[in-house]
Amino acid sequence: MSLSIKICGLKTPETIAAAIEGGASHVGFIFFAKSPRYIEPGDAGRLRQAVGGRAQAVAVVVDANDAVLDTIVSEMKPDMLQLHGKESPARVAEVKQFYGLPVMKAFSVSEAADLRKIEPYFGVADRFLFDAKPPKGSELPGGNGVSFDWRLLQSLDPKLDYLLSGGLNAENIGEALRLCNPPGIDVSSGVESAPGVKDVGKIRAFFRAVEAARTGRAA
Ligand SMILES: O=C(O)c1ccccc1NCC(=O)[C@H](O)[C@H](O)COP(=O)(O)O
Repeated sequence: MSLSIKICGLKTPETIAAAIEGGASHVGFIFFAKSPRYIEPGDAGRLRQAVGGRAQAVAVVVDANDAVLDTIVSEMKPDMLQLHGKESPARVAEVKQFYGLPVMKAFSVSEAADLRKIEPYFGVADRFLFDAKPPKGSELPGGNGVSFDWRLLQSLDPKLDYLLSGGLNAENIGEALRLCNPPGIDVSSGVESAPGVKDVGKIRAFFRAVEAARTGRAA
């Protein structure tokens, strides 16, 4: 089965090119004002055009209202929406129906009980994304570069479509894939040289590490 790979928080043509050349299935754009990865919808729209159909362009939002979503959808034209806040199942259904776009719902995980919170979203969200809980004091619901215990995902239905996220990087992705064999993975700060600054070399190293883990060859 092919592994979905999302590189999130992209802001430049060079790093988008590195993500696509490496084999990213998804590229993510962050619309959360406090994030160092924040991008204006119009800028994301221009970058998204350069992506063409080579990867799915994902708009990441946090409890966004209709006006914010209208602007993002009309200016960026995403292929998918990632709802990374406390959006209810009803809100996910409403957004999905109104924009006619697939929705990935993010959940923060630190214990087994957190995984049961996805149940009301079955049949509503198209995919799930499991991220770590933000560290105390962080203003960001995602992009914190912290991991959770990946073994928690071993109890999930093998047919569940999700991305493993949170603190992944070229050094630990092999272990993450081995431990929970996820259908998809997502990385942001693990391929950065500073908060919000993606690094082409780190993006390439991440893909090499994924390939090495999947083929058993050295990275
Ligand atoms: O990345 C952000 O700054 C961000 C801000 C607000 C909501 C979500 C955000 N990121 C969402 C993602 O999908 C990240 O890739 C995910 O949280 C993993 O980040 P990291 O642990 O840095 O790899």
